[in-house]
Amino acid sequence: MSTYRNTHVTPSVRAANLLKTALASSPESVAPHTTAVISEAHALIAGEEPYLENYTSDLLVPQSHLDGTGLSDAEVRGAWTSLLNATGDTDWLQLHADGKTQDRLGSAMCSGAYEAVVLQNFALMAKPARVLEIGVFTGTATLALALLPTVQQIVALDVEPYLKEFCEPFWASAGVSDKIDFKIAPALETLATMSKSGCEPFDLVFIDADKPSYGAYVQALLDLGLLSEDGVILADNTLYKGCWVAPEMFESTELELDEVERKQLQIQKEAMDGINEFNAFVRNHPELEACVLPIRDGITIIRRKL
Ligand SMILES: C[S@@+](CC[C@H](N)C(=O)[O-])C[C@H]1O[C@@H](n2cnc3c(N)ncnc32)[C@H](O)[C@@H]1O
Repeated sequence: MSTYRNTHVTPSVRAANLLKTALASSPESVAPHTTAVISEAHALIAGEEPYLENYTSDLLVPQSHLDGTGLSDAEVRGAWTSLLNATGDTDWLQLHADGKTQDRLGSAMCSGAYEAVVLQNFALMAKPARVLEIGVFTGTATLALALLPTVQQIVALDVEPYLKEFCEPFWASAGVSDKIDFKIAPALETLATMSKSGCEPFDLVFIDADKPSYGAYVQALLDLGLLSEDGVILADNTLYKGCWVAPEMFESTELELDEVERKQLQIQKEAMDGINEFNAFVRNHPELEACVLPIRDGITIIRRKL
């Protein structure tokens, strides 16, 4: 049983929080009908993600993986649950304070159990042999994709050296280490290095790193010949917290924020702007087709024009 709880903010989580605030603060003078309407809207929006999660299967653990590794289904699921729990239980702020991570990471960065199954289903349709993940964090998506029978290799890119130490024991317990090549450096540098060394192109790419660089990642994949002819790119967080409606706090100069909070808000604002720019970039790209899906914080499927 996983104790991990997703703490991410998606457009629907943000909307649910706003409606909750409206309910809590609605004065006596508001007509009961209006309160009932807000209450129903809140129940709809707040209940959607739990409903989706309830009726989506658990992690897909193919029999072929068990046969190939000699592990039992319970052992693989045990490794998966331990990874999710460790992601949620780790004191990421303390690790940053201790100098173990360069940036402030947090469990909300994890794409989580539901999205892992979504990604597995996309991959079962695309049948990729070579997968690239840009932005790994605790490697849950990496593990989920590595379990699939067509996947021969996942090249996983992140900037944080500590994450290698964190992820690898869980990948080993799940029997997927042999398929994963974890490279630590800024992703654009690694892409250039891989291209120079004659790296084979990838069939499936999952982009989930720093949001302002998404466009540069897609263009680099095309320019460096790292996307196979029928390759599919999945870009995560393309509805970033409802990026089409900037919260007022991002604009306000009156909030009393300490330096760290101010920096975090600035990062979020840059991410929102970056995602808005990225969505326009892909939609207007002469070589690409895009399909934005409202899954969790948004996933865009990108492929070459037919
Ligand atoms: C949202 S998390 C990735 C989540 C992960 N894909 C998952 O499915 O749970 C973003 C990650 O991108 C990494 N990152 C940020 N900037 C990067 C860069 N320039 N190059 C490579 N990784 C980067 C961060 O260290 C962080 O681990």
